[in-house]
Amino acid sequence: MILAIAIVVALLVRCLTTSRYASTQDPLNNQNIEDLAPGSFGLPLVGETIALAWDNHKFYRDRLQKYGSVFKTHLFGKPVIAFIGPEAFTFFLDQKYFTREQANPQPIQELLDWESLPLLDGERHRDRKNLILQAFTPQAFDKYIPLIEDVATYYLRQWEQLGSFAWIPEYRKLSASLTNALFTGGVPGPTSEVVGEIIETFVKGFTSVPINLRWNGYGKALQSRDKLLALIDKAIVQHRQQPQQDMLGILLNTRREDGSSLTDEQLRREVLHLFFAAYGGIYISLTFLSMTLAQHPEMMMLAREEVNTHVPHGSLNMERLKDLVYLKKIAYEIRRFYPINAATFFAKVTQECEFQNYRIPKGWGAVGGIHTTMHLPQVFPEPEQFKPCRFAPEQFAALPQNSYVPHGGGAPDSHRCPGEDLITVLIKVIAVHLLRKYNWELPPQNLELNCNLFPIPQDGLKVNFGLNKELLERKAV
Ligand code: HEM
Repeated sequence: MILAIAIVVALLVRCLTTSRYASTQDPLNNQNIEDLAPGSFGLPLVGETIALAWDNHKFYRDRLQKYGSVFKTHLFGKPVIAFIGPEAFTFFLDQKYFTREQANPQPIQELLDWESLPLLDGERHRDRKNLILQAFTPQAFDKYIPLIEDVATYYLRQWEQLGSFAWIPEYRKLSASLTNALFTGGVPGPTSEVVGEIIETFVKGFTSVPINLRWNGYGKALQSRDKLLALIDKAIVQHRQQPQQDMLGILLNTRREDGSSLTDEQLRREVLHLFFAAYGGIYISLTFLSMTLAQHPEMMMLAREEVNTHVPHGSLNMERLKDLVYLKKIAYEIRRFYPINAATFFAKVTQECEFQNYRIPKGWGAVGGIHTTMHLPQVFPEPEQFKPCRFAPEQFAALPQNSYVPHGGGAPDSHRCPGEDLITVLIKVIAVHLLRKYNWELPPQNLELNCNLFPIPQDGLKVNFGLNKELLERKAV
């Protein structure tokens, strides 16, 4: 509540100086709105920003129901067109009409230190993306899997001792340790968990009043950004002195065809964004993995059988993970079913265009609806059912282009998330370590998801956790 009121006040101040508003005219171009998509520009000055800040998933869901798959709105002082569903999403990805450059609200740009992949476009983006993608190949994943296994083992031992606990704070610690291991070479445990607290404060900046005071959320987020940058700078020096096989180590060695690479300035900004991009995605997908398996004992049983058949013991690698086809389907369905990202980053319309007979004026913002696109019943029948079988290879291949978009759409060197396959690997590795040895059940609690930017179960996912003694005895025989 306080956050929403504060955002309103801040936006009023900003919008009074920057935007014009009229209910019958396109606020940017002062033209008639009759040929524009349906939707509302909302309140004078603030538009519909409060509704978005209040519950960003509900925002897209409600408007899809009311106006259909293309609608106009007014966010952060600017008219915006939203695209939902495979066809509309595909149009939104057309670089002829849309750019990410200078398209996101100023606080997002400032928090990400002005220049990193989601804020670039065109040749500059493609060039940088192709370098970053060299750290997301199956060969690179083979180097990260031992790190993931070390972190998993460290926390599983702790959870075994704890017995009953809330899983989300624990998965946050695991995510902090894993991101710190991947991006700076840190070891799992308290030092990395402190880095997790810095990331949390940094991430809160994205939903804070964008006024930089030392003591408020936004000010603290900027201080956390600088702490992360200092940590990254130190890690770059250390990695140069002693090369390592983590993601930073690989990023330091990525090369263009002519042998050139990222500058240190570019690298530190990309790694800063990677902390932001990976930290939440990791703990949220693992939370939903554990919750889903506990809620669906038949899925837990099938997944356990698969693990015990193909990878009952020993270290993992990409080759061994290939056999885990059922867990792969679960990993995909988790990202379709649960409301993780409501929408893509914002884009900007570079030239007037038309979609489904609606005029889309130059200069407007644009955004692709992610979760709503994956809940259209005409594409994913019974969308509110958790069904891993939708991702059988032949069914997956038959989906229309840009209908499964938890990580955005388009080609790998577009703005599609490079972490997509890494998250599948991570879910498989953690699931193997959980299912080989442990049992867990959820005591009575509120499992409804809250209205956070990335919604999570309200009670923090309380769990009773322990060794699966029966299974271990059978394995020992
Ligand atoms: C469940 C986990 C994750 C989800 C759902 C997710 C989703 C997304 C989405 C929706 C975007 C924006 C796409 C767009 O604006 O069109 C994105 C961008 C990005 N993500 Fe992820 N992500 C996840 C995990 C990760 C991880 C683990 C990493 C890295 C280790 C990562 C790195 C990035 C990067 C670098 C971008 C910017 C890409 C660009 O603009 O070219 N993400 N992600």
